Parts: sequence; structure tokens; C-alpha cells
Amino acid sequence: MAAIDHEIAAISGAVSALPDAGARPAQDAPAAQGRGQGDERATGRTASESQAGSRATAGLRIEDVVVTYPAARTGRGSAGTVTAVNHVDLTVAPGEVMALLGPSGCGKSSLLRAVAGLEPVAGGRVLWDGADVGSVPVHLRGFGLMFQDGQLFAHRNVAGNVEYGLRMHGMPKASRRARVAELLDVVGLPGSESRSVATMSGGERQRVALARALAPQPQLLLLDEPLSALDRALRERLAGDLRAALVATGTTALFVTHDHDEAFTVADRVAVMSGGRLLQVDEPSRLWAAPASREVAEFLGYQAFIPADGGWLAIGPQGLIASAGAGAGAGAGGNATSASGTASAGWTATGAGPGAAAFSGVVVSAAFRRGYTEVVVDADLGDGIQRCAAVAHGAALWSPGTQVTLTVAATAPVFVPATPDHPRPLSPAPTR
Ligand SMILES: Nc1ncnc2c1ncn2[C@@H]1O[C@H](COP(=O)(O)OP(=O)(O)OP(=O)(O)O)[C@@H](O)[C@H]1O
Repeated sequence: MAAIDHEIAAISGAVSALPDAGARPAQDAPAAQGRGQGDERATGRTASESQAGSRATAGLRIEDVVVTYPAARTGRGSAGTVTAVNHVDLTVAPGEVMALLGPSGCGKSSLLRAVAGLEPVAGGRVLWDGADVGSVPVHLRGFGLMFQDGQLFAHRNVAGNVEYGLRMHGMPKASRRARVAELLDVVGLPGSESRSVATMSGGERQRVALARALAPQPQLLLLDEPLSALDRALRERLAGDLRAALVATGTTALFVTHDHDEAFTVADRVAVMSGGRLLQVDEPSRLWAAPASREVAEFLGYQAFIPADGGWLAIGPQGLIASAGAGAGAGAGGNATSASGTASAGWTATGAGPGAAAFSGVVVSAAFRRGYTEVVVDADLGDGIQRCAAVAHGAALWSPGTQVTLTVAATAPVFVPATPDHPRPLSPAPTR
């Protein structure tokens, strides 16, 4: 119950600065990381973060954090603990927007809640501007929170919701009005002060919730899947608007999502999580261009993998084209199981290009996507049968059981190294 009170106080903007923030001597602080800087291939502590060690770092520093729950509460056993966050290190620089991206149950929300102080840490530390906030109560951390459902006060109008935290801080009425108007502009709801939130759409309510969270100028805004309750089109539009609002207000933010497109749209850098661990942290374009492992690549949306020396060439969405007949390089039999080995001819780790190889496959299903038909195909790209998606050229290919040739589309694949979690036991595919 106490935690809920704190949560409501925090999301309402009833936050104040850390007592000791800013008291630290300036020379303790290393230069703040700029937007998008840093390259943290995170399986454990990153090189840059190891160098920082325990020196004070401006902004948020998550240091070796562990979050556990009693196993009985998960229903997976009657004793012991479940580790939801497993020794995570992460730095969010002032003004930076960081996305925590990972599948359901990977520990994103637990980490966010640990930063907020809503969940105790079983190990490690959370620091703001170099000060350990472990003993600072939720409502005194100076962090704002925004959740999936916005949690607006239904009996207050838009202005009443947005100004709630400002009122708690004792801001004079005229200043409050000006700040509310400014924020409603930022979130795309200018002039809506007197509207009842009960009459608003889900998207509009989330905009109000964002304005309310931003109003007290939190030193860190924590967003837990703020768009996931909305439909896809609205989510895509609001993701862009959310990014714009965070940038316009210079807000430092940690944003939880399971949607890679959303993470890429909103964040300066994306931290990919799985099984309680951080797998990789990088800018969206660099993450996409160089996934550190097959697990990261699969989670980002790479959907087919061609064996190459020391790893795979990963093929992205719409990266395979299906056309009629068996693949030329995939064996005369043309069925999916005959393609092993020879199917990869023409591919090298560094010199891959479109159209260099063809693979045989068998159509499993077909579905119309936005602007094209996609067939799901079982094909051997050199590592055994994989189920992959391809853009279908021609309606004749849509029936299950149809034999097709797969070629790589104009978008070049990227190289993904084998890792201990995902070794490539097969011999490397032949190269030309
Ligand atoms: N209050 C709790 N008590 C017990 N176990 C919990 C609790 N909260 C989370 N867990 C467990 O901890 C793990 C991580 O959960 P968490 O909610 O952090 O993941 P998530 O990545 O945010 O998932 P989702 O995207 O589905 O919200 C899961 O196995 C979950 O079952």
C-alpha cells in the first residue's frame, strides 16, 4: 500500500530534487555522455562503463543491479528466488532517451521499478549524478513515472491533471497556467485545458499523462510501455510525438518497450534485454547494422540466417524474394531438405550482396502485408531447415506446398557473430 501511495505521488509529479544532488564537487563528474555516444556491447559490464568504475557519472547510472522475487510469488516453485534482473550495468546521460527493449518477462519493468525505488535491489546500486539513491524514498528521487494506462484523475479536467504536481510544489497560479499551456503545446493538445479527461480518446489521455509527467521537470522520466494500450497506427504516430516532446524539453528518460520499431523511434540508444541481462546497448542504426549476437538479431526482427565464417549473415524484413521453381544453387531436387551446404555458395561474411545465391524452399502459408504478399517458407539456407518469410512474386506462389526459389533482396544482410549462447557448430558454408 505504501508503495502505491508513493507511485501515485510520483506519477502525479509530487517529486522534488534529491537532497544531495548537485552537492558533489564538479571535478568528480566525468564529461557527460552526449546523445548517442558510447558503444556498449553488454554481456556484463561494458568497457566504457568499467573505465568509469565507481567515479561519479552525470545522469543515471545503474551499477551491477540485481532484482529478485520470492519464487512462490511467481508460481514456479515454493522456495528460493527468481532473478528478474541479473547484474545489469547501464548509463543514461543527461538529456538522453534510453529504451529498454526485450521480450515479455525479460525484466524490463523490474529494472525500471528498481530505478524508481518501487522495487528493492537485491544487489548493486542506482546512482543519480553520482549519488546512490538506494536510501532515497520514491517520492524524493526527483524521478517522474508514466505508465501504460496514464492513471489520470478522472474527476479533474486536463489542466487539473497537468498542474497537479506543480500545485503540490506550491507554484503560483499564473505560472502554473503558463506551464500547463506550454506543455499542452508540446504534447499536441493546445488549448485543451478545460476538457474533461473522461471525454478523451486513449491517445489524447496518454498525451495528457505525458504533459503531467513532464510538468515538474523531473530529472529523469521513467516510462513503462506508455503506448502499448493504443492501436498500432496511433502508437506509431505517438511514438514520434513522444520523442519530439522529450527532445523539446531536454528530458532524460528511460523508456520500457517490447516493440523494436517504437524503441528505434523514441530512443537515442536502445538497451536490448533478455533473461534479466543486457545483451547490447547502442544507437538504433548501429544496433541494426551490427547485432552482437543471433539472439539480438532475432529480437530486432532479422528473420533468416545464412551461415558464414564465424557466424551468419542475417536477413531483415522483406530481405528475401520468393519466385517460382527450385533454387539454382540449391540442388537439383529443389526441395527444402536438399539445399544444405551448396545453398550458401556465393556468400561471404564481408562480401555478401543481393542476387548472389538462391535457395530452395517450400511455402507453408501466405499473408497479405502492407503493400505486398508475404509467404512463410521452410528452407535450408545452409544450417538446416529454417522457417523464414519472403516477399512473394506472383499469386501462383501462395499455396502451401509450392516449391519456390529464395533470393536475397537489394537490402544487404548484416554479419552476426557466433557467441557462446549461439555457437555455430556446423562447418562454415563454402564461399566463392
Ligand atoms: N511482483 C512480482 N512477483 C514475482 N515475480 C515477478 C513480479 N514481477 C515480475 N516478476 C517476474 O520477474 C520476471 C521479469 O518480469 P518483468 O515484469 O520485469 O518483465 P518485463 O520484461 O517487464 O515483462 P512484460 O513486458 O511482460 O511486462 C518475470 O519472470 C516475472 O514473472
